[in-house]
Amino acid sequence: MRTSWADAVENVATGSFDNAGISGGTERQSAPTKPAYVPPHLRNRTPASEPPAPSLGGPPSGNDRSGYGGPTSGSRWAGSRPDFGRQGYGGGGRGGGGWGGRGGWGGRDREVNPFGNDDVETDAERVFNEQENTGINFDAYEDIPVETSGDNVPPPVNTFADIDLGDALNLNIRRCKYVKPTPVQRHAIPISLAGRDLMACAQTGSGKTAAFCFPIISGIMRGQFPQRPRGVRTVFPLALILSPTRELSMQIHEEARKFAYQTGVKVVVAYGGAPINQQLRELERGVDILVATPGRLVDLLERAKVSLQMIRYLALDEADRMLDMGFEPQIRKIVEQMDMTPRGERQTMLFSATFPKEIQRMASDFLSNYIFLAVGRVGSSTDLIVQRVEFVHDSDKRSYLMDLLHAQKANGAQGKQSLTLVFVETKKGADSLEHWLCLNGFPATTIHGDRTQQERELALRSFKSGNTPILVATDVAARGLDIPHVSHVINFDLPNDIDDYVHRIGRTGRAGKSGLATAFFNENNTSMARPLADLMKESNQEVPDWLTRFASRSSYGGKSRRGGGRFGARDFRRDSSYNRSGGGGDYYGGGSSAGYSGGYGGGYNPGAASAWD
Ligand SMILES: Nc1ncnc2c1ncn2[C@@H]1O[C@H](COP(=O)(O)OP(=O)(O)OP(=O)(O)O)[C@@H](O)[C@H]1O
Repeated sequence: MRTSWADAVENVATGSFDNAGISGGTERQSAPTKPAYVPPHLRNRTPASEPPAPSLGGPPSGNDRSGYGGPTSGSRWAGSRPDFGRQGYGGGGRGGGGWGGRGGWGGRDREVNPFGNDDVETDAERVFNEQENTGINFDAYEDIPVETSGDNVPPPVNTFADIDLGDALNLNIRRCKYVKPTPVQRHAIPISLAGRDLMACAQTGSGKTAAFCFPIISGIMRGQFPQRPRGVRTVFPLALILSPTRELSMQIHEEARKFAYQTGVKVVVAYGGAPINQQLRELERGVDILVATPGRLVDLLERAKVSLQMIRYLALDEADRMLDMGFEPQIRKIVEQMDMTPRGERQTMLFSATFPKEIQRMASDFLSNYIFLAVGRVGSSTDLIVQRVEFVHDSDKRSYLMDLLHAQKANGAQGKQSLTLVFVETKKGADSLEHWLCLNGFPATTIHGDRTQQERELALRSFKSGNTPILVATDVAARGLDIPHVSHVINFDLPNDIDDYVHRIGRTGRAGKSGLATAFFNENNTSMARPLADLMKESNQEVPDWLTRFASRSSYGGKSRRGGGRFGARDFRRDSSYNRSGGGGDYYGGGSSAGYSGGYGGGYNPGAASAWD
């Protein structure tokens, strides 16, 4: 049986903890003493050689992006500080020099502690100690198949201590209680730190956010960037992270702020539906990493409020969604038609749990000599999610749902610790089901594209807090959202695309927790029968006989975007058609997936040492 990386997290409770991740190296060091401010010209030296220096408490420079700790002269742009383009982050930087006497956040703006704890150092120590006692056992993840292709693939690491991310970032990793990197992090972080472009595919809930955030933050912390233009009301971020929904952008921003806390790297978010002026004010205070939805970013670019000419890192989360029909024109505009640093000069990282081949092909336009990484089969779901399919006619769906909810209630699976996410096809359907649930004594709320942003955020908060433990949603909530305690995902209406199903059910069974996914299937979903049965089989789920019969009758694919090949399971550059058509100019033919048996459903060959690790 294939094992998901998340399987072993279950073993937290068992105490079978391998503390290799925190033994030795930077992760084992004693609690940090408060470091002194590190002047930029000394930032590339080892911490031990860094002398203390006076704090940068100077007044804001007074220019349009002032306030982030310019030198005491008052002008952030004066002098030849190599990182001066970082819009005023005087302090921080590498080597843990993040919080001692920093001018930047200590001036007009104070960096809010995203961990919600004032006594952060004490807290960090406590967290670190807690981890030593209750750490996560990742050993059972070791047999998850990993495919990499591309030339000169940097080897994976086993612990965070194996990678030199910098003390300040390492401290935040411990604050986040991450003891050991997940498989996608083990592989993706060294690839990105080596400066390589990356197309990475890993299961939902497997830690992709950190996999792209850590190298970006670390790179900015220690990078030497040219001075950013001054005296204009345009901001010049160094990194751009794009995601398809507002809520996901907000979530990535929250995560990235935690990772970047006291590193001197400033993260700002911009998304639609919220007042643009507030976002502009935030941007003008300085930005290193901009997290954005495409629509709002295009708006900011057209108003010349943001320039992409200094971008060194570009990350597309849910990259396949970003490049499908809905978003592709906007993404092309942002990446190819504005002033974005060209590929090859920036580092581009694409992440998703699903990557249909035609999307991979399109994505390769944005990448240069990239490495393809697949942790688990592309588009697969984690084994931790128990998947059930019920045959339910449309007219019976509500009573079936009621049965499920009553059964849950009877089992005590309700409230804050046990949230239920119900996916429906239409916005109207969402409103009507929510109303009906409330009438029937099940507190519910809804999130979909017809609600105002305020209503959407309120709904999400109310769901997360358990005030309304049922959330009825359209696909706007299908991707990326990391909501603790979602124990049941119900596909009241199945999507038309198996990839959407994978993302929807992936809202449960995250980071080692188990989850349940129930789908209502009927004749209207015939095109989904085969991909669904295949996916379930692959994740070691019981496939009902009636679904197998539907599957054998239906032609493969339906509206699936997998391009006919079963689960588009690998780097599209390995396709003979790609090589024949001469489209492989960007592919250097290397690779470590020699175990590929080729052909339809060509599979993992765990026995081939060169293929998987
Ligand atoms: N090394 C780690 N140790 C423990 N927990 C981790 C680690 N890395 C990430 N996590 C946690 O795992 C959860 C899932 O991570 P994340 O949201 O990045 O998943 P994802 O792969 O992006 O999922 P999706 O495909 O649904 O977007 C988060 O709560 C995150 O804090």
